Amino acid sequence: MTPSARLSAAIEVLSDIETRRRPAPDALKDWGLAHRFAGSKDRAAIASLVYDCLRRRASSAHVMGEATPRAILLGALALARGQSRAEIAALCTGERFAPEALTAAEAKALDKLDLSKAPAAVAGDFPDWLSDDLAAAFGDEVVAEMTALSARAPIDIRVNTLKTERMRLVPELAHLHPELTPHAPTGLRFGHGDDGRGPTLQVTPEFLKGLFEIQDEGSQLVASMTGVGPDMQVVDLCAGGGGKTLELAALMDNSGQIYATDSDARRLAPIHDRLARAGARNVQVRTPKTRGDEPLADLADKIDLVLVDAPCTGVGTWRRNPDTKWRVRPGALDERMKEQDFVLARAAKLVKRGGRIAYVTCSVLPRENDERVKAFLASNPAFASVDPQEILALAPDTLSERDDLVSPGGYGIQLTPRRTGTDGFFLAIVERVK
Ligand SMILES: C[S@@+](CC[C@H](N)C(=O)[O-])C[C@H]1O[C@@H](n2cnc3c(N)ncnc32)[C@H](O)[C@@H]1O
Repeated sequence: MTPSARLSAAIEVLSDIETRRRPAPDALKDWGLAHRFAGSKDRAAIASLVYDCLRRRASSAHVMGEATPRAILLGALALARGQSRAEIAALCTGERFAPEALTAAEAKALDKLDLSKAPAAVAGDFPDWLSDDLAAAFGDEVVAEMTALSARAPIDIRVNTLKTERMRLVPELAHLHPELTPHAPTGLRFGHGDDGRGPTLQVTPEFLKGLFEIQDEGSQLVASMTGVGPDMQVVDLCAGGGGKTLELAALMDNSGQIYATDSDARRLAPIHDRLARAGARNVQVRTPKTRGDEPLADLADKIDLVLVDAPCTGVGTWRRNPDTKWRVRPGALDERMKEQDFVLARAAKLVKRGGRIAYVTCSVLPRENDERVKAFLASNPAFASVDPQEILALAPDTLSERDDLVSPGGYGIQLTPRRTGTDGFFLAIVERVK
C-alpha cells in the first residue's frame, strides 16, 4: 500500500470507531480481516496512524474546525507527526486510493494550527469530565503535562539481572539500536521507525531466553523505590501477569520469599511461564480457588512489604492506550476507587509491625492516589505515612533530588511523561507503626 492509501484506510478505521463506538483494536482487526491484501507492515502503519489520531483527537478537531475522521487525521498528521501542510497535501492527492485533495479551508487550518483559544481539555486532549481532577493534579501545568501524555511512548525493557547485565545485553541487541534509560539502572529504550512501528522484541532469542522483560521505565522505577531488598517476606497482592513480581525477584536476587496473588486467576495464569523463563525462584504463586477466597490467610501479620499495584483507570498509560482515554467513564473511576480501598484494607492485615505497604497506580488522578492513601490512614491508625523524601532517597541519583516529583497531596511520588519521560506512575508508602 502507498502511504496515501494507508491514510485512507486510517480514515475508514476511525469512522468505524466513531460510528459504532468500537474499541480501536477491534476496529483495526476487522479492517485487516476485510482487506487481506494488506501486509503486516501496512496494518502496523495504519494502526500507528489511528493511535496518533486518538492521541490528539480533540486538538486535531479544534484546529481543523470539525470533528470528522478526515479532519482528525489531517490535524493529527500536523500535531502528532509534525508534518507540514505541503507534506500533507502531497499525500492527499485524490488519485486512486489517496484521500481527496485538501480544500482551501483545510490548507488554511493546517497552516495556522491555532490552539490559542482552546480550553484545557481540548489543548491537552483529555475528556472534559476529568478537568477538575487534572487541574488538582497539575494546576497551571495541566496542558503541558497532558500534551506530554498524548505523545507516543518509547518501548522500554528491563534487563533481567537474574540472568545477565545491562551492558552485556546492549551488544546483543545492537541491531535494534538500544539506548540506556535515563533513570532506571537496568533499563534499555527503543524508538519507533518512521511508520510508527517499534522493534518486535518478543521474538528475539534474548527475550525467549528470559534476558529481559518489556516494562516501562516508570514501572521499573516504582518497584525499585519500594525499598524491597534481599531476604524480605514480600506479598505482591495485585500481581496480574507478574510484571512487577519478576522485578521484585530480581531486586531480591532470588532470596527471601515473594507470595504473588491476584483476585483474578485468569490474569495471574501467565505468571508461571514468565517466572520460569526469567529464572525467578523465590516466588510462590497463590491462586484464589473461588471468588472471594483469601489464599493469603496464613500470612497475616507476617509480611515485611506488601506491594499493592492497584487496579486503576490507567490514565498514566494513555501514551500507550490512547483509545482508553476517550472510553473511560466517571463510573469506572468510582469503581476503581472502591477497589483501591478494598485492596489496601486487605494489605493492612498482612503487614507485620514495622512492615510497609507500597501503594502504586499507573494514574495521575489525586482521587486514585493521594486521596486513597489519606482515606486509608484515616481508618487505619496503626499505619503512618512514609515521608516522600525517604522514597526519593531510594530513587536513582538522577531523581533523588527532584522535589517536584512529590505528589500534589504530599503523600507520595508522581512520575509523568513530562517530568521523568516515563508513563504516569504514583507511589506512596505507609508503615505499620503499632
Ligand atoms: C495494575 S494491575 C496489576 C499489574 C501487575 N502488577 C504487573 O505489574 O503486571 C491490577 C491488578 O489488580 C487486580 N485486583 C483487583 N482487585 C483486586 C483485589 N481485591 N485483590 C487482588 N487483586 C486485585 C486486578 O485483577 C489486576 O490484575
